[in-house]
Amino acid sequence: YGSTRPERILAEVKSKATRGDARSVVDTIDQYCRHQEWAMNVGDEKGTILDSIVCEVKPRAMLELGTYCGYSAVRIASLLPPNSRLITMEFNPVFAAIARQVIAWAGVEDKVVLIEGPSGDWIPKMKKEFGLTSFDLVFLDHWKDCYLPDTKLMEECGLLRTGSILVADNVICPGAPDYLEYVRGSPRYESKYFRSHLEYTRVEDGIEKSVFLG
Ligand SMILES: O=C(NC/C=C/[C@H]1O[C@@H](n2cnc3cncnc32)[C@H](O)[C@@H]1O)c1cc([N+](=O)[O-])cc(O)c1O
Ligand SMILES: [Mg+2]
Repeated sequence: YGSTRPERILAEVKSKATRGDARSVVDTIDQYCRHQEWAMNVGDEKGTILDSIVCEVKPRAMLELGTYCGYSAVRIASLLPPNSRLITMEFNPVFAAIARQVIAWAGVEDKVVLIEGPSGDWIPKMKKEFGLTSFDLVFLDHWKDCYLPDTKLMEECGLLRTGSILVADNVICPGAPDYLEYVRGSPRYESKYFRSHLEYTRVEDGIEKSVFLG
């Protein structure tokens, strides 16, 4: 029977990455996806941009939309200060099951809460369910046509405060044109584009960092 790509990525992590070492999990996935089989992880090049923003913001409460195999959840969690928490949402149960194992192998499970379900359903429940006031940092990396509706939903649900930062992957490739137009055109955001490349390729892509001004 054929395994899925996420299953092959997990197998690679279990056979090559050092248990409890988040960096080695990140590097193992990057090596595999660069040389064996492409996968839609934010990757090493854009990952460095994401790292610098996480280190700058030092978020106490961070949200990720679109866990996939858990690559960016591990990457982010390895940089979080003590008693900070990454909540990551994934609605595909197969991907969520793989991501849980990747996160556990990396030894960051105490910093990551993986919610299995659609962001549209869960965003309105976040405050109550997690006793949250707002997110300091949000990483958008799920379906590109969900970036804008979910951003508006987070605004409506009061999950963004003055200074909250949105970081969006793939604003060029595959692209999120309606989201880009919104954050760049709205007086409620200060937006900045970090030019890079689509993971593991020479294709142009980039990350958009947008500060919510309230
Ligand atoms: O399509 C891309 N990403 C979509 C990512 C989707 C992931 O987020 C989950 N999801 C979706 N809506 C959700 C709502 N709620 C929860 N999980 C959700 C999906 O189950 C999947 O695990 C992509 C594509 C390329 N590419 O080159 O083609 C490159 C990239 O870096 C990408 O991120
Ligand atoms: Mg992406």
